[in-house]
Amino acid sequence: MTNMSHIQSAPNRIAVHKASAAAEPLLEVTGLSKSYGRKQALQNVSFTLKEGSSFGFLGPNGAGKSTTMKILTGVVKPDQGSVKLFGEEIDSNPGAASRYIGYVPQEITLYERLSAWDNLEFFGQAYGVRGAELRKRMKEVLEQTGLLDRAKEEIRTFSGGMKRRINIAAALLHRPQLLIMDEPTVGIDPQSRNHIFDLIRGLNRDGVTVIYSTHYMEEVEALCDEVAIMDQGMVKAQAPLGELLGRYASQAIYIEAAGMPKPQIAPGITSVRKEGSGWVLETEQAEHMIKLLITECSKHNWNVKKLEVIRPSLEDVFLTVTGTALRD
Ligand SMILES: Nc1ncnc2c1ncn2[C@@H]1O[C@H](COP(=O)(O)OP(=O)(O)OP(=O)(O)O)[C@@H](O)[C@H]1O
Repeated sequence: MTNMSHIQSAPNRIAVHKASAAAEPLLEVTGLSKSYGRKQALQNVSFTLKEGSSFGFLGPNGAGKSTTMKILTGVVKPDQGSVKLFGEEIDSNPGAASRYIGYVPQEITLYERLSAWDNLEFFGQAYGVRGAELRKRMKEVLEQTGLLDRAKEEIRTFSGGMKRRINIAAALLHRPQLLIMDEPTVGIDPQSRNHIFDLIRGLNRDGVTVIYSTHYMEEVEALCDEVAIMDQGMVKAQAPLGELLGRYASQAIYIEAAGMPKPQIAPGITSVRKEGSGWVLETEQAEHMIKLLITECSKHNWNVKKLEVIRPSLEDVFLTVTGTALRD
């Protein structure tokens, strides 16, 4: 029954020792490999997740993000490797982790002919939330997702974005400490996207750790403090966002000036390339270079039309780390 995948996805409970949380990473993933027939979806995937972080899993379609998320939530078994939650192997205790993990799969898993309220009641009970606590949580998650006023309406009358928000609400009923979301904004309206972003930021502020899988770089830049870059079944890099930008992408200056010839590579400039009617100069000393360029332009009477600093972006990081642009 496909609608059950929320529940099937979450491993059963294990005794997770919260006391060890300070010493252990929340999640430690080591050497995951997975093949579907001859297709190797994952090759030796490893990463760690700190409690309280907002972790972006960035990669193109087919990179292996969903397979990784499904392994973390117990839907798919890896061929090799381990997943530890607070230092404890999830696999060794098949009861586990559902208390800690909320999973929002890529596919919408709701009953179309039931109301939002009835869907939430169903999923809440399946997660073991009951009675007055369940009713309280249903109201809270409907408020959090901005859909309290639509609670009694059937899901089939909802837009794709609203369905997605109810899907997220269902994964929150049991107050998970780790929320895993697999491409939650694909194909939805901007209003729902904003609701989802606000929700994630709010949850994160309240201490919920979030894993957010996406192929949209701007979403990772807007939401995440830690990033894993995934391509062709491998994690190519993992670091805090600022560190990745500093390590794999350099600052640059764009200059467009009438009469200006190609700038020479000089100390402080690592590369020069043509872009449109101007030049892009990669440099670690943007301020200093801007002053030099202004002096040179005024000395030679090159009329400056545009001069700006280009911030390093995840796009540059992705290109450096994988050798390809992030394609849709
Ligand atoms: N059940 C399956 N059977 C066969 N191949 C699969 C299966 N699930 C995934 N794959 C393949 O494994 C690779 C990784 O897929 P996965 O869904 O994990 O990637 P993804 O990064 O989540 O991409 P997408 O956003 O398209 O889901 C792809 O080549 C995909 O076609």
